[in-house]
Amino acid sequence: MATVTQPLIVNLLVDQSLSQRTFIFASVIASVFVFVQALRAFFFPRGCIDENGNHIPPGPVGLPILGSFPFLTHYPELTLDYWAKRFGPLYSLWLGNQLFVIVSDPQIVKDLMVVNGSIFSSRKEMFLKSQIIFAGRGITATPYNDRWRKHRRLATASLNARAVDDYTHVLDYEATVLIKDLLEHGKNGTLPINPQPHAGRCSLNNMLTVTFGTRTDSIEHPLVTKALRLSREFMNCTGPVSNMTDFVTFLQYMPNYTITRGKQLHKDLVQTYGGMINDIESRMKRGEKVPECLVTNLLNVQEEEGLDHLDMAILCSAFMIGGVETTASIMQWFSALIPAYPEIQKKAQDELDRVVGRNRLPNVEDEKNLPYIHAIIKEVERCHNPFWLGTPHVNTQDFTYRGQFIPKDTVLVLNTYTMHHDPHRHPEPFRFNPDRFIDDSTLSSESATLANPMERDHWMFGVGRRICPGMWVAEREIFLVIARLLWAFRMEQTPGEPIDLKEYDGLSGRSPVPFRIKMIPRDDKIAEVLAKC
Ligand code: HEM
Repeated sequence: MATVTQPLIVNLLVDQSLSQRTFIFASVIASVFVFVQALRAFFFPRGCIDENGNHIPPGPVGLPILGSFPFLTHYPELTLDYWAKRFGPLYSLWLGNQLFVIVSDPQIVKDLMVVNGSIFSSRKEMFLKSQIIFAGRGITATPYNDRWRKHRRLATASLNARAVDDYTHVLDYEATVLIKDLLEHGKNGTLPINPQPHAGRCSLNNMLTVTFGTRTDSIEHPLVTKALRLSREFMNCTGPVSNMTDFVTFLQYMPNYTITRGKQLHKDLVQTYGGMINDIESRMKRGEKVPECLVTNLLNVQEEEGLDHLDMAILCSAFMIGGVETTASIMQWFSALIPAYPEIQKKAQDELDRVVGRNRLPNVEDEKNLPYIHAIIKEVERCHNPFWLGTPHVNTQDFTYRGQFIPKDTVLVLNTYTMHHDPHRHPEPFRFNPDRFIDDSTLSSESATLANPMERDHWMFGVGRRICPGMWVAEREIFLVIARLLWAFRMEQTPGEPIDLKEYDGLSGRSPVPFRIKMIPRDDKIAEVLAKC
């Protein structure tokens, strides 16, 4: 029993169980923190001068403690776009105690993230994404250090242009399987169909083959549901501005649902993908022949590279997360958009019939001769980037750019929404118009290296030293699927079911809300050609 001389807090702590005591203690600390922050915000409102008197880029003032967080919870890209118009192409905002700089102009992006790539290529070790879910491993969330360099080198070995050439037959096969699936599930065009899960399985199978040398044989395979659920959960937990726990330190010490979800996701990823690694390792030890894949490569160099099991499980998870929802999302956006544009379909199909004919499926060698298909893909990617805010970079040194001070450890967001809708670069930016890319024969991976950043097609794959290493496989996969969909089907809206082009309000990855379309085989040749594949 506590004595009357003890302060109230001690009385409370003595009478409670350990977890209650932890909670009360955390609440008291939190209240003190909130009070101090409120005082600080009152006396030193956040503006365009930091606490040391440096001129940081201008931006919204935000609320005490939370900063601009309450304005960024739904479709944050729209708010960031609105502020870009108000504060200019380089502006700042605060989320909790973290300074963000939002970059919305291609030249500034190049000056900072490419020319000064040695400074602007790190990542913030976000509490939820980096520390809880990825446990400080992997490639996506790792700061710019030797661990990242090693993981990037290992990932690139499976994803660079030459590696992709070696497994293009896999991408080709999965694109054909997708067409067959859609034909079968849509009962030869007589039933409306939602192509989204089929596109999801196609992307999943590609990444399963690249990573684990395996695939699923139907949409009902349990791994399809599981893997797609894990990627979706990751997207929902980890958008760049999506959860306050990352930026308000005291929340990290309080029991909350976000942390529970993050821990569960970490466990699920390690169980699922770590379990698949164990399985491959056992098979290799038994002397079984295992198809060459990321995991066999990692196991072969495990000792020499000093990789532990968690390193490998998280690197594989990064492949399964980064490489599935993303490419699937572009295929899904294409399928949601195209039924509304019969004239674009017709023009694309005329091009395909002229270049490929009706006796075979289009393949990767045809791409250079199909400028209109190429332009459609770029335009889908411009209009519906799955990651409007990309994965933010962090600078490892103080930097002054055009008189604006960007302190070390600032989080830099590539504002692709504003850049993709810049009317000077893309006139009538809200119109779906593939013709705007008709003279652009570059692959997006090539366009990313153009000297003039104003000429870059789009910013979907990010920029600089952290640019997406999966862009070669992604581009090839997307081309094969979209070219074949156009070659095989006339895609129409289902009568009475208008397609809602609203983006799914995921916190990070964006895909269309569910829809159904009719995928009508263009002629009898399709079944004949598919039967031979
Ligand atoms: C349409 C498809 C894809 C899109 C839109 C996309 C987008 C992105 C973006 C925006 C980044 C951050 C770049 C930056 O920091 O500037 C990124 C990084 C990454 N992507 Fe992709 N990606 C796609 C496909 C893939 C595929 C197929 C893989 C295959 C494994 C992949 C693996 C990765 C990895 C490992 C990183 C982290 C790179 C690093 O931090 O060094 N992505 N991706």
